[in-house]
Amino acid sequence: SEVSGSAAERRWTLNDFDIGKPLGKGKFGHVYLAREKSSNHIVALKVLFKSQLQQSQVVHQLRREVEIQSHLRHPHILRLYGYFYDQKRVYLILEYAPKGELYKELQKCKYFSERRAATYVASLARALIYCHGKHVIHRDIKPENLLIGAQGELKIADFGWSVHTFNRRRTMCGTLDYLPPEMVESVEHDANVDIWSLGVLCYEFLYGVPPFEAKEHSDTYRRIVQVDLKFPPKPIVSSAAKDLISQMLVKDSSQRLPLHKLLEHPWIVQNAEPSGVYRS
Ligand SMILES: CC(C)NC(=O)[C@H]1CCC[C@H]1Nc1nc(Nc2ccc(C(=O)N(C)C3CCN(C)CC3)cc2)ncc1C(F)(F)F
Repeated sequence: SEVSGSAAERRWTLNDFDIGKPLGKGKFGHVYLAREKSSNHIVALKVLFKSQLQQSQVVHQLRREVEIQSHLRHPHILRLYGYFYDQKRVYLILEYAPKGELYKELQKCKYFSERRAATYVASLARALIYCHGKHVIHRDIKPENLLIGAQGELKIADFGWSVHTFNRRRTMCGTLDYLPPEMVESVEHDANVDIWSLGVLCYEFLYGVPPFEAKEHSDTYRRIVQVDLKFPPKPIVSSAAKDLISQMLVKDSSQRLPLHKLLEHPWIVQNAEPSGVYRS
């Protein structure tokens, strides 16, 4: 039974939930296992302190996150069922992902098999095709923002950096003619940013480290803008996988492999579980 309705429909309060064990600490507060009393539905309750949100000036970002995520329905996107607030805190009622955080799993395994990596990348590509179809760009695809569902399937969470590109076009109000280059430039960053990030994620799944890692931020920045992509000799990775990554990590965003073409790439076709569920 569903924790009913979208973000706005129902007035939730803390009394509607039995609070369980802490699941961990998010950026702006703790996350608890919780059960909605009338439906017995298990959820994750993310508690955010208003003071911290105001201090960090992320209130508008949180509003956008709730607005966007509460309207998305996809097996590989974590549901946001609703929210409520009291004097000091904002509470997000989120889908509980029983198998926890992907980045911890990647740390434990060091790197994933090609089958596991391809299965995850294909499921994320399908989720991003769905988002882009709704003019939503995630903009923050990375291991820390991925959770693992009951069947071992990936769930994209944390839409804090996502944008609804329609808004940007609306704020551009029609003509670009009067905009300075830097604003026209920022309009350029489109849904293809998620293809780049998915390519970085695929590399990190296979090698255990991101492709442009460096000691200093300035060195990482340089390696990214120069697309200084190198494949280490170990662990051994198939040339098909390297080919896919090389087609995603392309500087010119319009030349990156489109997500629907990714799903037809030989490495994905030969390695990804069709269901999106990887069983070790
Ligand atoms: C995407 C976002 C950036 N990340 C987050 O929000 C993080 C911040 C803290 C928790 C997580 N948020 C969520 N976590 C879950 N499930 C979950 C998490 C951790 C464990 C786990 O390994 N333990 C409890 C272990 C059990 C064993 N002991 C030893 C360590 C903790 C098991 C299940 N479902 C929904 C959420 C959500 F997102 F809805 F809030």
